[in-house]
Amino acid sequence: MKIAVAVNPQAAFGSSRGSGERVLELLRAAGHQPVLLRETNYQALTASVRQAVQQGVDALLMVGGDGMVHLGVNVLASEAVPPTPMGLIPVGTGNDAARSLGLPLGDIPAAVQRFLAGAQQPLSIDLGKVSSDREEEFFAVSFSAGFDARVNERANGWRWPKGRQRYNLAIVRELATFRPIRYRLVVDGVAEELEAMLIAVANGTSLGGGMKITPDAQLSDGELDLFVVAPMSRLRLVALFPKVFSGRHIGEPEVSIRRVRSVRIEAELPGNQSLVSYADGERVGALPRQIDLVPAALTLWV
Ligand SMILES: Nc1ncnc2c1ncn2[C@@H]1O[C@H](COP(=O)(O)OP(=O)(O)OP(=O)(O)O)[C@@H](O)[C@H]1O
Repeated sequence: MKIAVAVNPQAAFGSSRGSGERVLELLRAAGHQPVLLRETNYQALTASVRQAVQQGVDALLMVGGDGMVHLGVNVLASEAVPPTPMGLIPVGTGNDAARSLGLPLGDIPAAVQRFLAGAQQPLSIDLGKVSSDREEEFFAVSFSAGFDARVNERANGWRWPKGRQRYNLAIVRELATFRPIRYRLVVDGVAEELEAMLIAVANGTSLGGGMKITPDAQLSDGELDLFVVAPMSRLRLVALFPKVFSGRHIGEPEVSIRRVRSVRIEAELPGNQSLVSYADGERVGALPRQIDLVPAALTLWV
C-alpha cells in the first residue's frame, strides 16, 4: 500500500524525534510504500498532507499528538479530497485521541501493527464541526471553552517547563484567579443560560492527557457529550480535580453530562473580554461557536 506518513518532529516537545523514521522502517519491512511528509511548521504540513491526499494514497498515517490528529481530520473531512482512511502513531504529550481509541502509547511497533490490522477492519467515527460566522473546522476528540482552555492558553505562552509539568503549573496559576463564567447555550435548539467553570463538547473520552471528562463517550455513537462543571469553590475544585483521571468525578453534584447533537456556546465576560476555545488541544479562537455532530465522517485504521 502507498501510505502518506505525516510527522511532527516537535510532538511531545521534540522528544519523539526519530519516530517518523522508525515508522517508515516498520512499514517498509511489512512490504508497504510509505511517503514521508515532514515540514517546518503546522501550516506547511497541512498543505503537504492535502496535496498528498489529493494525488491519491491508500491511507494517511499521522505520527504525533492530538494536534496531528486535528490536522489529519481537517484535511480529510473536506469534500475536496478523495475519501481516505487515517491512522495514528501516538507520540504526543496528551494523546487523548489515542486514549479514546485504546491505542498503545509509547510503543511504535505495536501502534504500527494496530494501523495495519485496522486496514482489515476500518472504523467509522463521528466528528464535531465548530463554526463561527467566518470559519469552520472539525475536531475528533473535544472542544472546550472555560477553565481548561484558559490553562492551555497560559501553558502555550510559556517556554518553560517542558512536558506535563507546564500544564500542572498552569492549572495552579489559573486556579488562583479563575471565576465561574456566565454562558448562553442553545442545546439541540433549546436556549439556556448558566454559570459554569468549564464547558466541553466531547466526542472522545478525555482531554488534557487522560482527564476522563466523559468516560462513556464513544467516537462512533452518533452523539456528542456536553460536559458542564457548575461553579464551586477553589477548595472543592482541588478536591474534585484528581478524580477526573479515573472518571470518579461522575455522579458528583456539580458535574453533568448530556448526549447532544448540536450546541451553540457564547460567554458573557466583564468588559470586552472574549473567551478562547480549544479543539483537540489546538487553539480555535474566541466564542461564540456553534458545534454540530457530523456522523460517520471519517474512516480510521486503528
Ligand atoms: N514542524 C511541525 N509540524 C507540525 N506541527 C508542528 C511543527 N512544529 C511545531 N508544531 C506544533 O505542534 C503542535 C501539535 O503537536 P502534537 O499534537 O503533534 O504534539 P503534542 O502537542 O506534544 O501532543 P498533544 O496534542 O497530544 O498534547 C501544533 O500546535 C503545531 O503548531
